[in-house]
Amino acid sequence: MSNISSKIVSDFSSIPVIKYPNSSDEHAKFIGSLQNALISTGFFYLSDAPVSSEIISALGSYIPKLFKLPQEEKDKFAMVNSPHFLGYTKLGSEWTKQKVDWREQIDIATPMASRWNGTEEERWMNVWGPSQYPDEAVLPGFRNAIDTYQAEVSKLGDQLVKYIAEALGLGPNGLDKFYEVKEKMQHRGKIVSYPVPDSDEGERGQGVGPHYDAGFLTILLQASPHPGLQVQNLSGEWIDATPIPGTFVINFGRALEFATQGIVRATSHRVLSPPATDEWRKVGPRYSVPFFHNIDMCVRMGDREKWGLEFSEEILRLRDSRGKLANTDSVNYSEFLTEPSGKVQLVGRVKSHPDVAERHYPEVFKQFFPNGLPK
Ligand SMILES: O=C(O)CCC(=O)C(=O)O
Ligand SMILES: [Fe+2]
Repeated sequence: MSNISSKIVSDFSSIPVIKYPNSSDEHAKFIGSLQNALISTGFFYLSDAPVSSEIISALGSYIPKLFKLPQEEKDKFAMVNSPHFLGYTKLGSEWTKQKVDWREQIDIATPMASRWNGTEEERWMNVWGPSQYPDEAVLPGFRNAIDTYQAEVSKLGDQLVKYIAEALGLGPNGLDKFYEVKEKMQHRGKIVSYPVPDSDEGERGQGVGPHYDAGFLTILLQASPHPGLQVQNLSGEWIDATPIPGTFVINFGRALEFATQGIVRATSHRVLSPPATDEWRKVGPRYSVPFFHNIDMCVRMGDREKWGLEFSEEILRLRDSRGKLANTDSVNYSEFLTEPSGKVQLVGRVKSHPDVAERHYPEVFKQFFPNGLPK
């Protein structure tokens, strides 16, 4: 009985908005609110972040044009041609929990050359590598707009990691160990379009199915006014994360949850297709730009002793009073404990993009899809 009531008290029905700190007074308040978001919701809106609105609107103005490129131009930088799982994915070829996601997207990562040494054993390192872009002549300036945006958001992520460490009582450099080898880190992002379906057959379709993000933190720009993003609370209810202009949505991934002994919540989330109405059809597709701020690809989350993160009694008490998660049906990352983070990423990519995996990682593909490509 007491169990149940404590669960209800610590559960959430809305997602907090937290202002990025610009003074020492604001800093203390920010750290307190961040601590609550880390432990209780796993999601928050960040306002006043130090990413210029010019950079955001420069990128925003390209998004409709990007998806309106002729199909043959988009196919020229298709993800199936990239062992790094970077590039264009057409509608209907991405999967979450064996169900097709209804979105079209371009995966782009921060600049990096492949570090794979050519051996079979280290093939997973080939998940890292250069992005593919549309031809500069068909979309002049786009490459610069997305690269500039990602560089800025990447810096914001670096700063947030310091604040997160502080909010967990580890001091600002308390999580630096996960970023030891800068050359072995690549942050990944994408630009996504969720079309308004022709009809919704009674219930809204799967834009992207329930899942956890894998890394430390995700910085999401909701680049259009559509509803659709939903976040699962402790009781398993889906809470709307409606776009708030001038904010980013920040959420935490499985790696940070493991690293912090479950203090930080990786929260399950999904996106519903836009409502199939004429009103939304006039507005057009829903657009979003997630950015996954990663850790070093060679880090093994299972090496907990090595990380030696010590948390105060108070922080552990806050975790325990939050209560445990209801079982969710989100994608799990059970490989986390034993494999390097880069390999965990590969497994995630293989499950989501089986066509790319079949071509570039045939052995891993067979392991997860013994009966061939899903239909
Ligand atoms: O499009 C969104 O708002 C969120 C997408 C998402 O959760 C993801 O791609 O991991
Ligand atoms: Fe996500």
